[in-house]
Amino acid sequence: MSSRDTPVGLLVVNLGTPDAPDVASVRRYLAQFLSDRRVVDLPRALWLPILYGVILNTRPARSAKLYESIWNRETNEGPLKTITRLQAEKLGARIGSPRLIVDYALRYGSPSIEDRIETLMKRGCERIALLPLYPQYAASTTASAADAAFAALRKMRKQPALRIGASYYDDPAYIDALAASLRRQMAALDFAPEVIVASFHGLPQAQVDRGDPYRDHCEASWRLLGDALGMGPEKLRLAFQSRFGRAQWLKPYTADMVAELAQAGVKRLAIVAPGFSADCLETIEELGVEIRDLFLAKGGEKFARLACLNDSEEGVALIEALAKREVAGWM
Ligand SMILES: C=CC1=C(C)c2cc3[nH]c(cc4nc(cc5[nH]c(cc1n2)c(C)c5CCC(=O)O)C(CCC(=O)O)=C4C)c(C)c3C=C
Ligand SMILES: [Fe+2]
Ligand SMILES: [Fe+2]
Repeated sequence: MSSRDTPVGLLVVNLGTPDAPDVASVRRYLAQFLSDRRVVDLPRALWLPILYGVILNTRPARSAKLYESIWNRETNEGPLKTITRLQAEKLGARIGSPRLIVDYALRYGSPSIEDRIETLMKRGCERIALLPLYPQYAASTTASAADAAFAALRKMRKQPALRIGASYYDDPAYIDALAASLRRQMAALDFAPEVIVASFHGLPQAQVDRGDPYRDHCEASWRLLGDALGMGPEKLRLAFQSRFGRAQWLKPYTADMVAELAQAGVKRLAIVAPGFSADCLETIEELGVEIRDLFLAKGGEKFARLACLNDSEEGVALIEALAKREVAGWM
C-alpha cells in the first residue's frame, strides 16, 4: 500500500473531565490539569506547594459534588465527554469515507491524546489531523493540546505526519453555526430576552499581557456574532466566566455583569457560551445554576441558558467544515 492509500486520522480534541464524579477521580483530574504549565504558568516552586498543599485538599470535594449533579448516569461519563464522543461519531458517519478514521481525545483524563494517536497509527494512519475544539486560541487550551500530541510523537521512531487545526474564532462557518443555533433556541423560549450575555471562559489577565491573543479572539467572535444576529453591544454583551484563584482575570466577570443587569432592572436574560464547543460543568452548572440563581436573587424574573453547539446539526456541520479544511491535500 502506498502512503497515498493509507487512511487519514482525524482526532477531535476537547479539554477533558474526570473519569468519575468522586473525590479521588476529581483530584486526579485536577492534579493533571492544574500541573500543566500551559494552564498555570507560575514558577513551580511557588505553585506546587499551593496546588498540593491547598487546592487539591479542598477543591476536589466541592467539585465532585458539582460533577455528581451533572453526571451522565446512562453512559457513566461527564457531559463534555459524552458530547465530544457524539461529535466524533456523527462526524465520522457524516463524512462516511473509509479513508478517514474519526476519533476523539481529551487533553486531561481519558481517552488521552497519546492513547488515541497510537490507536490511529495501529489502524494504519500515517497522517493525523488534530482538531482542538477551541474556537479562540489560548496557550492554556490550544497550545496545550498540541504539546500533548508532540510529546506523544517524541517517543516514536516512526512518527505520523501531524497537523494541528487552526483556531476558528472568525470563521464564517463558526459564526453562522452559532447564529443559527441561537436563533433556533431563542424562538423556542417562552419569553423575549432583553439582554443576551455571551460568556466566554476567562483567562488570567497576566497570560494575555504575555501575548495570548485570546481576548482579541473573543471580542472578534462576539462582534461578528452580534452582526450576524443584528444585535448591538448593549443587546449582546461580552463577559468572562469561571475565574479561578485570586489573581485578576479577564473582565468584565459574568457574575458581576449579571448582577448589575438585574440591579439595573433587566428582568429577562439569556446567556450563551460561544467559546465552549460542548456543554460541561462550566456551562450547565456555573451558568445554568449559579448564575441563574444570582440573577433571580438580584431581581431578575426570567432566565434561559442556551445550549452550546454540541452534537447539534449546526455543531457537527461546523466540525465537518473545519475537518475538511485540515485534511485538505491529504485525501
Ligand atoms: C487555573 C486556570 C485555568 C485556566 C487558565 C483555564 C482556561 C480555560 N479553560 C477552558 C475550558 C474549560 N475549563 C473547565 C473547567 C475548569 N477550568 C479550570 C481552570 C482553568 N481554566 C478548572 C479548575 C476547572 C475544573 C472545574 C472545577 O473544579 O471547578 C471546563 C469544564 C470541564 C468539565 O469537566 O466539564 C472547560 C470546558 C478554556 C476554554 C480556557 C481558556 C481559554
Ligand atoms: Fe477552565
Ligand atoms: Fe467553574
